[in-house]
This record gives sequence, structure tokens and C-alpha cells, in this order.
Amino acid sequence: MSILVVKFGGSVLVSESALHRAVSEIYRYTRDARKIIAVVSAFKGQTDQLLRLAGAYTQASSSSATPHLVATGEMRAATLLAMACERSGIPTRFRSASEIGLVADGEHLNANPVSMKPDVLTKDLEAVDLVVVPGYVAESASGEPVLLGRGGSDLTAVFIADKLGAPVRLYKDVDAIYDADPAQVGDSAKPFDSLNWDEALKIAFPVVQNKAMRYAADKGLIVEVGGLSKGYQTVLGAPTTYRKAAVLKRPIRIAVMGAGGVGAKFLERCLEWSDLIEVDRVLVRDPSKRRDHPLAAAFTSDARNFVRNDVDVFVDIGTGVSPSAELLEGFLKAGVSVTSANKQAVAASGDKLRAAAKASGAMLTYSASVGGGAPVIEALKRAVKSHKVKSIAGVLNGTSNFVIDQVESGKSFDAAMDEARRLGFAEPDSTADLDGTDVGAKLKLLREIAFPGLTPAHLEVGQITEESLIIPTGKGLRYVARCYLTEQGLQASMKLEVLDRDHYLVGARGEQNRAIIELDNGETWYVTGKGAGAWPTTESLLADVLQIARESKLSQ
Ligand SMILES: NC(=O)c1ccc[n+]([C@@H]2O[C@H](COP(=O)([O-])OP(=O)(O)OC[C@H]3O[C@@H](n4cnc5c(N)ncnc54)[C@H](O)[C@@H]3O)[C@@H](O)[C@H]2O)c1
Ligand SMILES: N[C@@H](CCO)C(=O)O
Repeated sequence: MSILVVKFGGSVLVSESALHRAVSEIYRYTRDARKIIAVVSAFKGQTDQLLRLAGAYTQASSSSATPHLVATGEMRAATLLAMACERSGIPTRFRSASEIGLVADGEHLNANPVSMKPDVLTKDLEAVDLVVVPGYVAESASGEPVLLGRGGSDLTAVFIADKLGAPVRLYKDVDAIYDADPAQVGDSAKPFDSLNWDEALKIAFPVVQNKAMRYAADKGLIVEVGGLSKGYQTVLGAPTTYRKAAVLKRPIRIAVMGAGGVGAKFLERCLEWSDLIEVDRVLVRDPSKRRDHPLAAAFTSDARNFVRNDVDVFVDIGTGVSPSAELLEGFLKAGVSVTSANKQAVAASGDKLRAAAKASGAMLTYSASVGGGAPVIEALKRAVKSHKVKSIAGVLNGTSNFVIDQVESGKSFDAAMDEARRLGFAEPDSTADLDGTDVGAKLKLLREIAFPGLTPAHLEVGQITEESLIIPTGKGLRYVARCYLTEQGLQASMKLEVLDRDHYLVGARGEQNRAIIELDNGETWYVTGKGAGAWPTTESLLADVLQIARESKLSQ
């Protein structure tokens, strides 16, 4: 298990909408199979506000009630981050300082951590991808809440990382530690790639809590410090070097197709991140319908002049094969990287798209096309780097899975489909969710990664109808897509299957997707996440856009 401890503090959690950035940063790692412990401190200004409030009633520094009150700031931010991550489909668990047995001694407002129960966290991470923990707060040996000194969430993160033997990254409102404060001296401040502990203790203390640095220096730990959504940081605890890495100097410029259920949410997130992403143009069917949209001036219906190489990424959130497929190919040929949620377009023209990407060197990504926010494509791409895939089995359609669960709990088939449409899970023509059209495109995309060059000798396609949803007592029913190698060649099927109730795929609840990947070395990999809905799909699209920005020539 590859664990990373991350810490989000008030300098980056400036408001509730800043939680989205933290979610995207977490998803960046969980989609690559990292397990995350997120330590969270209060929203910007909250701790001061709560201390002032305490001071209005009593002498805050001597009251045993002060840590109880101040800790509500961390509790609020951490629980909301956990909920935001769940909404975006990241399997998440929240743990309080008391639940992880974080004990500290010393003054009640400036205590030092002495012990914790790392097993609670490692056991959680066997079941989920993320555990969120409030920072700054611990318990005294007698069970009273105590605080770890101002900036103490840094210490919580460093302490937990030490006990888990995991790397730690502290997110700040600066992208690195500089040799002088950039707010004071401007561009003459030079960023460090790394800083040894002696120098870090002299330079980095306005950014990182001194106690946390001393703890890390004593233990010889490595601590990364950087900004959100960036591909660079300063590494504390390594020989001092100034920054050599290329950095992103301007927002990523994008062209988008589609402003429907997913597209509207994606554009909303881009507007929140205008420092990072600039929406240049949006292809819609009828721009006149959206005059009051903040991006109205960018809306166009002119598909023929849409392909131009004046953007960094084309984001396809359209439907159907055409014109998405032509636009994806056009942008790739023009050297513009692309990401697509439109599985029909990518599945229909995968060879052409791969050829265009290869010829121009642009990146072709389509994580959101399969699994929504469940990182099935990432898992398969990782798997084929070092292994041969023997089989894939998965629940790959959120709508039908949601409907099966709803029908099982007593709802009518039609009412469940209506609900899936209302929640934005279903395809524009929702028969595609029931007759294998949606899953067929997804299975093709997975097959092309897992079994390149092979097509199934046989493909069995089943449909979902009201009458077909008969669930035998004690069993589970799932629409399962399979692709597997046999001596007779590649076989594939997608159909309703009766499975044991404790089968991994039956564990996919509602709109969740799940996949099981069997490898030739005997390993079995499991992938889970929300397979449909605007939030998880947007997260997946953003992760592709930000990955393209980090990995492409954009930062040179
Ligand atoms: N809804 C989900 O949960 C989900 C998840 C993963 C992937 N997807 C995929 O994302 C895409 C969008 O899904 P959605 O739920 O937002 O659908 P939607 O129907 O709400 O939105 C699609 C948008 O694309 C626009 N569009 C289609 N053809 C166009 C054209 N020729 N010119 C301009 N605009 C055009 C439509 O007007 C509409 O606004 C689909 O390909 C879908 O399969 C959806
Ligand atoms: N309609 C699709 C959207 C995600 O691809 C589903 O329900 O799975």
C-alpha cells in the first residue's frame, strides 16, 4: 500500500469552494492508486475568530473549554472535505483525533504529540482510498482535547506520516519556499527545489510550523511544501538546490464541447479556477439560450471553425460520435491534447485518434469515458506496463446499477429510471444505458488497453428490462461486462448476472462502478468509485486536464 499524507491548511482553504481544489488534488493521487491521509485545518481566519470569541467570555489561554471551541474549526473543515470527496466519488472515511488515538502532552494550547494508533488508519485504507483527519487537535493522556500550537496541523501531518512511515506533503498558498518573501520582494525571490533542515529552520518558518519542522528534522524526515494543482514544490530535508524544474507560467487555455449536465458542472469548476484554467470557447448547440451564463461570450455553435491550435487542451463533453470524433481528431492533428467523456466518439474512432496523437505528439486522454470517477482506465494502463491482463470484469454503467438497486428496494422500474435521469446519470437517450450500447463502448475502450490488437471471437450482449430484474433471495444481480482470454481467443460478454451477495461487484451500490482486473502473475486488482454523475465525471475531466498541463510542453 502506497500511502501519502497531505495537509490542507487555512492558507489554501480560503472558503468552502476551495474545498473543490483539495478534492481534485486528492483525486490526482487516488486515481493512481495512492492511499491518502488528509489532515485538515480550519478555514482561513476561523481559528482567530474562535479564539477572539473565547476571549470575549474568558481568558482563552487558561480556560479548559478553549480547545473544545477552537477544535470546531478543524472539525467543520475536515468533515466538509470528507463529504466533498464522497460527492466526487472518492471512497472516504472520516476519523477524529480521538479515534486515531492521537495523544499529546504539555500545555493545553501548545501540546506535543507523543503517540497514536497507526493501525486504525492502515486498516481503514484497506477499505477506502482516503481518510480525513482534523489537524491541530489531539487528546491529553486523560482524554481532554488539547491543541498543538498555532499552525499545529503541520505537526499533526508530520507526526502521522512519521508513524506510518509515509511521505508527507503540506499544501500552502505559495508554490514553494523562496529565499525571500515574494510578497515583499516580488520576482527577485528565488524558489528552492530542496532545502536542508538547517536552512529550512531559518527560512521556512513563516510557511511551515516551527515545531513541525523541528520534529521532522530530529527524525530525519522529508517534507514536501507546495501549492495546489502544481507539479512542483520544495522538498525539505534534502540538500539545498534552487529550482530547476519548469513551471506553469499561465493558465491552461481550453476549448470545450458541450454544456449539458456534466459540461455545466465542468464549466462552473473552471470559473472557480480562473487562475489555473481559462475557457477560451465552448461549442454548444444554441448559444442564444445561455446569454446570462458567465461564459456566454465564449459560447459558439460554429463547429467548422472550432479546431484551432490556440488552446492547450480540447475537452469533449459532447454526445454521440459526430462531431466529437472529428473534433477530437482535428485537435490532435493540430497538436492540441484532448480529453473526452464521450465514450461513443472515442470508441468509434480510437485507431484514428491514436494515430493523430502519435503523429503530433499531443496527448489523448479519456478517463471520464469509462467509470466516471472510478479510475478504471488508470488502473489498466498501470497494469499493462508490467503485466499481461488475463481478464476484466466490471459494473460499468451507473444508471442501470442504480436502477437495479432501486428496484430491489421496492421502487418501480420507471420511477427508478426517471430518478437516474433527474440525477444526471443517464445518457441523453437512456436506452443506451439498458441495451448494452453504453457498456459496449466502455468495454471496447478497456479491451483496447488490456488486449491491444485482439477482438473478441464471441460477444454476448444482454439487455436490461423491467421483467429481467428478478433477484433470487440471498443473491445479487448486476449487469456485468467481461473480457477474458481463453485458448479459443478473446471472449466478451455484457449481461445481467446473478452473483453471491458478498461478490465484489455486488458491492457496487447505486451509481457506483467497480472493476476486477486479473493479471498473469496471479494478482487481482480492484477498482471502485462513482461511475456516473456530474461531480465525479467533472473530477475525472479536470484530473486529465491538469495532468496534461503537468506532463506536456505547457510548463516549459
Ligand atoms: N452523465 C454522466 O454521468 C456521464 C459520465 C461519464 C461520461 N458521460 C458522457 O459525457 C457526455 C455528456 O454527458 P451529459 O450527461 O452532460 O449529457 P447532456 O446531454 O446533458 O449534455 C451533452 C451536451 O452536448 C451538447 N452537444 C451534443 N452535440 C452537440 C453538437 N453537435 N454541437 C454542440 N453541442 C452539442 C448538447 O447540446 C448537450 O448540451 C456524454 O458523452 C456522456 O456519455 C456522462
Ligand atoms: N450513463 C452513463 C454515464 C457514465 O458513463 C452511466 O450511467 O454509466
